[in-house]
Amino acid sequence: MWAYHSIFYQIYPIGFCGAPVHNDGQTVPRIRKLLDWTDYLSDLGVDSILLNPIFESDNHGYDTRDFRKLDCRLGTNDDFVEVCQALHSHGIRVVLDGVFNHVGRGFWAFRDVQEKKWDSPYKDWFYINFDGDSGYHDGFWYEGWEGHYELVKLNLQNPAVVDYLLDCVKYWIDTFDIDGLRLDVAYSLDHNFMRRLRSFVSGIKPDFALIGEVLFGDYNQIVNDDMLHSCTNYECYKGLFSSFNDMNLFEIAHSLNRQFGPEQWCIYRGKHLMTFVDNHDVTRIASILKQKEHLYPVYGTLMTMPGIPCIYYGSEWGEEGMKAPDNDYALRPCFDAPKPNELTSYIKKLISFRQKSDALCNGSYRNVMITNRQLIFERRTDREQIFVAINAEGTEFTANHGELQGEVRDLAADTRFTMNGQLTMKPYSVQILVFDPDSHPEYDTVTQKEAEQKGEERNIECKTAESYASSDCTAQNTTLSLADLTVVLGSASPRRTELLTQAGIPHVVCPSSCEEYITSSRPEDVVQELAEQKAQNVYTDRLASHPGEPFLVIGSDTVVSNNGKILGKPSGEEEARHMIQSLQDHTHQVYTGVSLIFHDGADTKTNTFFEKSDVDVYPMTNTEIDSYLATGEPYDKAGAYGIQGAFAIYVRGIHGDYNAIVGLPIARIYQELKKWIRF
Ligand SMILES: Cc1cn([C@H]2C[C@H](O)[C@@H](COP(=O)(O)OP(=O)(O)OP(=O)(O)O)O2)c(=O)[nH]c1=O
Repeated sequence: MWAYHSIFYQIYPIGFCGAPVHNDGQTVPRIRKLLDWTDYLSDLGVDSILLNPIFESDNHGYDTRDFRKLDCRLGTNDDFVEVCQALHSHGIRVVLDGVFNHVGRGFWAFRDVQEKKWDSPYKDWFYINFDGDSGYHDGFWYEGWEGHYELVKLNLQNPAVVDYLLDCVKYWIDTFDIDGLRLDVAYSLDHNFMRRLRSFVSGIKPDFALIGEVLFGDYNQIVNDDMLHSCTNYECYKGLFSSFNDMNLFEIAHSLNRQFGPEQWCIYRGKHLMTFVDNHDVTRIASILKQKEHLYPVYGTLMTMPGIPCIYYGSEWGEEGMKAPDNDYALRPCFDAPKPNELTSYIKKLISFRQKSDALCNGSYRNVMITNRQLIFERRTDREQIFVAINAEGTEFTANHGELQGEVRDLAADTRFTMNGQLTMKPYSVQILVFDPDSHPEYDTVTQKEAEQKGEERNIECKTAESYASSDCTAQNTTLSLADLTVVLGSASPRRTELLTQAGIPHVVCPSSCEEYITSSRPEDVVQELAEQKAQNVYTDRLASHPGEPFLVIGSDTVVSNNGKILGKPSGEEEARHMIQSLQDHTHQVYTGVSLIFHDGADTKTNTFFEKSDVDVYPMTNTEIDSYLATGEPYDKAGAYGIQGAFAIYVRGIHGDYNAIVGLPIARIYQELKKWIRF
């Protein structure tokens, strides 16, 4: 389906063309204004246009009078034929807003009922009760859409209505050669109607796209092989802006993982939902964001996450517009001409990258590293692997993560470098890092052209990246010594405190208060994810309470992995007994993740890693298990045992770091810290 690889541009024509908000009956060919915008749209790189209602209506377009006629405020059908031809000749497909749930009071069939009442052949096209009366005193009651009586609900269970609407759709395809429909309030539409529509349009134009307007709920109910190809992803719309406003990228990372993540349970894997940062119904992104600088990373995220991105006209140059309580006029303005600026150029670049990228259009989604203010995710197909690195913070950030390895090409900066476990992220930035860059010549034309324009600037960036990649990350040049900063242990575990003390690292204990949640199932990912969550939570609090002061946060988490099952702390005696029974007489693994966050008073660096140890346990009798349970040791420990306590007599051997099993790989921590701090 072409729409899955497309980038949409959405226009609300009545507003865009400056038409009166109430139908004045005057025919003015305002829709021809689109002819003046086609060059701009094709230069921007969008390849589909979504037009909100254009058919003859009472007022705003969602109150249709005539499904076969262009609204006179916009011109004639012939004008629109020309517009569609021009758009098609620029390689831009046309998708129209199909409003099938309800019509306006001026709809011809409803007027017939108003006139002839029960004698009208159209009385069953609506939900009418001749025993009542409407607020408009029609002499009968009818169902309005969600209590809006200017919108008359259509009876989509009446075959005559369905036949009529399908016939109209055929007329639009035959006359204007339209390429798809956005189904208004698809969540309210009769499912059988959507099934009929899908098989009908597939029969006359096999690649005709159907995209539903859906707010929340289970999108699978209507996005499936029998109904719609796609629907609006309001869940991620909300996640996007609120993640940046709350400086909590966990929100969008969680939504994206829930929808498209690697696990079988992730709900929309393989689906292409329409993604957006605003539209004709909601406050514009430039008005809803608390920090304008976030416009860049917000669009960077939109253009790299799974879905079909849709840009709302004017927002590509940061136009503002607040939703009013009683009307949407401010969201639907008229612009004399496009007003492209730096943001527009940035979006144009993103569009170009996305269109060339198999991974960004079709790839799987996986969270690699999440902090409150940074997110690195992977998009991947058999042909291409990309890491997208987002920094929502206004300061540079150095991410440290075991997966940040290998040669990559940063598409936006047009640089190549080798990652050695680290990545420097500029303030408010999104980096699109393509692995194995030599096998992706598709990006060469853009980068070559841009390289010529950028000249010196590019050289500087390349040098920075190269010197960064080859630099020896030891602390020789740093000025901070351990004594200059406060070490904050973000853990309530007494063993971790003991181990730090044993290593001669003075510290304060400040356990994290965040709710822990897991998005992965591999033990090494789980412990790193939880360690990061704990460390980030403590870091955020410390930064706020001790501004400008240097400090280091240590977050950690330990789990036991036994035959593929992750064991945390037991919830009670029964679970503890089960755990120990399952561990006796064989080898299991203990994983401890550590997240270090170092703030030198100005900049922040993180480093997250894990250690894995094998622990082999002797066979245990039930009496031995009972007597170990009676020690009370198991209840605050992962896997229900403490190697450092009474359980020691059952441990046949270990392979790995003993201290990591107890809760903190202190030797590795020291080695990592030496890169940042003088001891
Ligand atoms: C396997 C094993 C775990 N443990 C402990 C280490 C951890 O303290 C605990 C695992 O739980 P964690 O959730 O890692 O840590 P915690 O709850 O004690 O502290 P916080 O969440 O505040 O960081 O199990 C041992 O003490 N000995 C062992 O042999």
